[in-house]
Amino acid sequence: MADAFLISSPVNRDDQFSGRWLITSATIGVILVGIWYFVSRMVKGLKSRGGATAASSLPPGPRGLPIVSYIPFLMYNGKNIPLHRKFTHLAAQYGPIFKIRVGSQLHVVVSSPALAKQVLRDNESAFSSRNLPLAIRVWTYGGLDLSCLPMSQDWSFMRKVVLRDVLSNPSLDRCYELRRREVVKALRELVRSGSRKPVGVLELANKMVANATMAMTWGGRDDDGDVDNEEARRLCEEGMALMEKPNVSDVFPLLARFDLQGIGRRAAEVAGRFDRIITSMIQKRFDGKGSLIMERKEDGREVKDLLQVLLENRERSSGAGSPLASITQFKALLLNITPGGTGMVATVIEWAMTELLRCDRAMTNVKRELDDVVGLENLVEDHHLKELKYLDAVVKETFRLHLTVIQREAVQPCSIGGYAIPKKAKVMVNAWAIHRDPRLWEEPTEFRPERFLDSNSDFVYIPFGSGRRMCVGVNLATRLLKYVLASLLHSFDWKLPAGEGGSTVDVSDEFTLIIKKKKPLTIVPTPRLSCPDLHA
Ligand code: HEM
Repeated sequence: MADAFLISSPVNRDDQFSGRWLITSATIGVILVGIWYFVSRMVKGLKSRGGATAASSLPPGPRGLPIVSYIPFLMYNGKNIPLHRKFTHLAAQYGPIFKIRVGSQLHVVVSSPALAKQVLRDNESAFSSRNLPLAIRVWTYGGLDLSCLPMSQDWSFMRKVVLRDVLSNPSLDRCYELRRREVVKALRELVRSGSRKPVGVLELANKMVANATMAMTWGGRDDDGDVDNEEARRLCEEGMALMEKPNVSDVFPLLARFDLQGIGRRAAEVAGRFDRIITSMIQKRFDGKGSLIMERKEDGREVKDLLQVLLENRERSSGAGSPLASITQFKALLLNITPGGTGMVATVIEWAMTELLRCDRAMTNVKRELDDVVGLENLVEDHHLKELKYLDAVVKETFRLHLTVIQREAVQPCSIGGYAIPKKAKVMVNAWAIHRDPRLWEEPTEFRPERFLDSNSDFVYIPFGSGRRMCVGVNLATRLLKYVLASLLHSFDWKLPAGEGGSTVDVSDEFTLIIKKKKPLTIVPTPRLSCPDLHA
């Protein structure tokens, strides 16, 4: 009865309708909230696992200003903090993956081994390109060298030629005599210039490494005196300085055609002069002038420079559609060897000397090892390097502390750490931060070569990058670096100028293309070998 009454009453019918409506809405609401909760949990789970989903949100990051984006905060950040340190501070705030806008470009910075692996290895095809400064592209005939070319058949062919033939261990053995001559010549000049005079370590190392590299590259002919190596070295240094300069054209590509700072024009001038040097050298080889020094006088071992190796390879493969058939492409590849890593190797030598001067224990250990393995009556030779385990650890520890930010560009959209990385984004792996992360390294800011005597750390340690675009110069760089550093440490005792103590050595740094010492290291050498005539 009561029910019939309720049904027949219009007022009660409305009440009943609104009651049902409420129940239905509440049910739909609960279902929607449930779906939202389920989906958000799922996305969160995938993000935390770093799953490669089709993520839709960009990484977090600081906001910039209209048009000028984040540039003012990077350039004028109050304390003039260099870029690699600024990135490390931002990672502490936003996490191991964050984004910033620099001009019209999106930059994504990653600072953990897991994310570095996702960029450099797991998704290496997506991050296979580099967006390098305009001055580098000008210097490399419009981006024809190995570091600029996108991953392609030509790139893969040339990389194989370099790794298998040109910079392989047997090839570096064959040009040892050429680099040795330059290193011994520099040591001799230093002995003759008299001790107790302060020497700029970077300048000295640059000269030794550049002369040794040029000798290895094209010094294997008896008419190599025709080539003005001093001019070639100066041009490489000028070229490097232009590549390191911040350029508006790089951050606002639309303005590139105006070349507002004139960097492109100056790079073209310097590259043009350097091109004339290498063209004339290659021409001489084609003309067959001068004879190749094919034997070491002392033991009859074969000597062959890298240009010769490259030319022989070109001749062998020219019928097979080799990209090296193009003389411009050939010269671009030659550039990878010549100025390629010279500056980088010299910079690491300066950092190693700096750290050794600040750490008596490491300096004593490295000298003791040199005395045991090489002896005071001998000069360091290439064959000693394998036995110099502590020196090897010193070099590795220097790489750990003072390198580097690895740059790649996304050639297709991808997801990293659960975030969307759009095509054309510039992705930077802050290896400097990974190499100093207290969760990965004990006493991370301490110079302790001993940590490398018995350890092997995969993505925790990446001074030469990783994957198919990893540095092709690893062999040459490490052999030359150890040879020059060991020779300097073995032939001389190095002291700070009067009044300066080890703990006062300045270690402030700056970010250019590489991480450099802000204040050059100047120290005083004293010859220490029992017979200084060894350098004669
Ligand atoms: C201390 C010395 C050096 C260091 C620390 C160093 C480091 C690096 C790094 C981090 C990369 C990027 C790798 C990546 O993207 O995963 C690279 C690429 C490269 N390096 Fe080095 N490098 C050094 C010396 C050299 C030398 C001496 C040469 C030449 C003989 C050289 C030639 C190259 C080339 C051609 C590439 C580009 C490879 C490609 O994209 O396929 N490097 N290097």
